[in-house]
Amino acid sequence: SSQGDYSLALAGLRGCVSQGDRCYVEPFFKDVEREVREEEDDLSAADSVVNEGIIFYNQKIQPIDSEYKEGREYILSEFVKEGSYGEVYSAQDVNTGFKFAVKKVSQKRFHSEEVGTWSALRSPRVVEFFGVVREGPNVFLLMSLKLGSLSQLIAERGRLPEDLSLHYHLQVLTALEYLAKKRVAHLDIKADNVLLSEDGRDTFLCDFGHAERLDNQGQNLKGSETHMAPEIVKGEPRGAKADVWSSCCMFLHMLSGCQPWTRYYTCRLYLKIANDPPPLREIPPNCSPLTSEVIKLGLQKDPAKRSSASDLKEKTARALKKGNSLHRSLVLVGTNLHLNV
Ligand SMILES: Oc1ccc(F)cc1Nc1nc(-c2ccncc2)cs1
Repeated sequence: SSQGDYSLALAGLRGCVSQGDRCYVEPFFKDVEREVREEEDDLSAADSVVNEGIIFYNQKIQPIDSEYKEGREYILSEFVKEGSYGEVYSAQDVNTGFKFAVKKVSQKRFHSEEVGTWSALRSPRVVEFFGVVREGPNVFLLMSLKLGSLSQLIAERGRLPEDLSLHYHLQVLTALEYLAKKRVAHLDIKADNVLLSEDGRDTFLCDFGHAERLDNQGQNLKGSETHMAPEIVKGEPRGAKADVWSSCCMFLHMLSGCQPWTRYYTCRLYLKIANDPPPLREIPPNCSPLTSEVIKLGLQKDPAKRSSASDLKEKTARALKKGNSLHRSLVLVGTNLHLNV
């Protein structure tokens, strides 16, 4: 393929990949999902291990003779963290030395939605998806490696300054605005899935393991309990507004250092989230009125009354501007952002 478009870099590819705007590669991954399940019974196939996939980023990630095998073309190194449905490692391409992140998903838990939704997204606020390779009973998802996550920063700092929290919340709302335009719901917005740039100024949404396309109103429960929106726990149709609720739960997590509900309840939270008023009592008292207003609008229990990502983004930007002390916090986070990955 010519320079700049996404070439089908591995043998046996059936995905549709187009230049420019990324099409969904759903058809290919639905097959993989089915085939992997079929292969599950016949493990004798394991010795002639199937190796196929789609690599979007083949300047730095280079299959050799149309194969890209773990332990041969690329090496997994230290374990980074538990992602949704699989472990995340840092990895290096043997040929080019390029470092990236890999999530290894077992055959039982591969969700083609993670690739089908993510491969169609391209935004500075969404971590770049490099490709996916199936190797026998496992599927490996490749993405750009980031130093650390927002959850690590909150754990290290206890809580974040209000203006830095507003800055990160604004960036996540920008990502959600883009996802809503692409008709994708992430459904697991939380600090674990928001990665940071080296200087701590930029955030990147990752882990689309729970993501869904918005045109099909899936009913199965997804995402992390503390950040689940009322319509999700009640199994009602949900859309982009569920991500807005979760982003405000994450905003509370940044401001107070604790995930919402966890200081008041140790039991399963589904019923509390469905029946209790929104956790507005967890807004720190020293927050500015504009910041409190953003959280109140994002934690409306009725999704129809809840602000959209776009509306909430405008209000968040105003709250940030009014505070006008962001530069100090960014210098602070930049200098001592020594997250251990
Ligand atoms: O869904 C995925 C598909 C492919 C990946 F390589 C990773 C993930 N999921 C996550 N990755 C991280 C992470 C990555 C890199 N550095 C710190 C954290 C946190 S959740």
